Amino acid sequence: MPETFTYKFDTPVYKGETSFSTGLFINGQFVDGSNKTTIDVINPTTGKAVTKISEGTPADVDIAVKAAQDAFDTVWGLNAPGAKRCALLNKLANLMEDHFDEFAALEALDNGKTFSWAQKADVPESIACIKYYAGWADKIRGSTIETTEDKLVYTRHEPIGVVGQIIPWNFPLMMMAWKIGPALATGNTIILKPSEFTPLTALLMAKLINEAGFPPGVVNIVNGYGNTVGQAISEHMEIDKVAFTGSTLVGRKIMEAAAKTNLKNVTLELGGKSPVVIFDDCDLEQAVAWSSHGIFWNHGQSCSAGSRIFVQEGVYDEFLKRFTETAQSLKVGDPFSPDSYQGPQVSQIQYDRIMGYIESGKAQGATVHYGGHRIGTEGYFISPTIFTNAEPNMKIVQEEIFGPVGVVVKFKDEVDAIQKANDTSYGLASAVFSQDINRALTIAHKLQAGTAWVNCVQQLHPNVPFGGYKQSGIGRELGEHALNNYCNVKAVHVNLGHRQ
Ligand SMILES: NC(=O)C1=CN([C@@H]2O[C@H](COP(=O)(O)OP(=O)(O)OC[C@H]3O[C@@H](n4cnc5c(N)ncnc54)[C@H](O)[C@@H]3O)[C@@H](O)[C@H]2O)C=CC1
Ligand code: BAL
Repeated sequence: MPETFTYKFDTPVYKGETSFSTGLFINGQFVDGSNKTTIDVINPTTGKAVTKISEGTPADVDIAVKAAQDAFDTVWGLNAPGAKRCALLNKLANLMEDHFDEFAALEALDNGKTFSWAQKADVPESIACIKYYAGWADKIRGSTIETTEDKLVYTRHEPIGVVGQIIPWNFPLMMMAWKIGPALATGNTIILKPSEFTPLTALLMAKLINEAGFPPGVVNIVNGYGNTVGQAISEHMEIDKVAFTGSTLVGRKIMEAAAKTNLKNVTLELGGKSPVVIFDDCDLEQAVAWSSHGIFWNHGQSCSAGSRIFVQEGVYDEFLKRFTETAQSLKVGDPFSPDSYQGPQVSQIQYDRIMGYIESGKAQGATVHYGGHRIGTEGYFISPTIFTNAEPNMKIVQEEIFGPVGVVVKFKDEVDAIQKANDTSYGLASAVFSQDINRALTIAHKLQAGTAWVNCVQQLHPNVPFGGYKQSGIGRELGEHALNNYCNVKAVHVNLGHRQ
């Protein structure tokens, strides 16, 4: 039997208790992994383990797929009317609301993000996402298509079946909501693998999924590592679709695994190196505030972080001065402290990776204008960091750092700005700051990215599609678009009298 994780939070911002099983969640039951091994869950604030979770294996993926297929064939899929799927999703959202602060506290403990930002963003946006897709569950529809008078043709949007979902550690609850919301609304059953670094909120969700009354097998959660459980999902012959959020490197592996096995449908939400373009005619105070949020929010661990900041010559010096002052003012510390803006990076691996990028920037000749160092002696804290004097071919300009590290670069005019901003293999998000709406929209349209923010950064909404151009991904999450990721479209031709 897997252990129960019980934890008392006694912090300045939250006092309360949480309790849930640390097992795999298969067919509505919490179970040990087939090898009976476990994975330590590390608190990034201290670097110490807070609990262990059961480790899944490819054999456990097989068991979960069987449960998901049985549920799809009997109680879910075409057997569960939209109104039922809607009611269950709404029930789940209500239960999430009942556990609102507990979710925020778990994210802070497990990921290191601040409790206050988890309260402001992760938890409410996850609940909003589940509610949004609850609203779609009874509105999935095809259309009739005009052909000839002796034929009736219509389409049906049918669930794909058993879908695999592999999620990362930067927004553990939110990425789960983005994945399960549209998949359940359209009637699919799920095998979800949380990140091995941040499994706790997914396990609390499992408990609530049972409480909400979802039939066993509709949602299955197999904890584990990427190269075992993640790979088994990508290669599985009975999984017809896989949705992934994470690195471009792993995105490629998943596509390759799908191509080599059953050609499963693949959607990918991958990395980014998003440009923020600031013109002389911007509202400078706002441009500074948003740019700071764009790169330093969530400790820079966001695929849409505005990590390349291009500033026009006339305002460059003043922008850099104010941007640096803002970075200096950000309190880095305990995620449960009421005034912390930034907590630790998620893991030792991420800490080392980010510090490696900072060293490479220095070695390649860029200037650390601010920060660039560790904070404290325990946990994985890194100072907000600003690089200047960076050249386009440097690693810190080209590669996703996924940490609180921004590069500020000067540009001359619109042509120069667009050339520099689009000089990347990524294309997830972008932003432009100008008080001239014609200029702002012209630039927004020329930026090669799935999202263009005008006079803001890092805005996400469940109703609005999100996804990448170029090597930032395939497909769109959120909004009505995400429903298409989880439906097969069937065309039905009905003969009304046409004779051979
Ligand atoms: N787009 C995004 O939101 C994210 C991007 N990243 C990027 O990836 C970099 C590395 O972070 P990682 O944690 O190593 O990301 P990752 O891409 O390795 O991990 C994301 C998920 O994929 C799983 N995974 C790993 N290898 C797999 C495989 N062979 N087959 C199937 N699933 C697999 C992991 O277990 C995790 O659940 C970050 O520095 C950042 O640049 C990381 C997390 C989220
Ligand atoms: N990957 C989802 C949103 C973000 O990282 O910005």
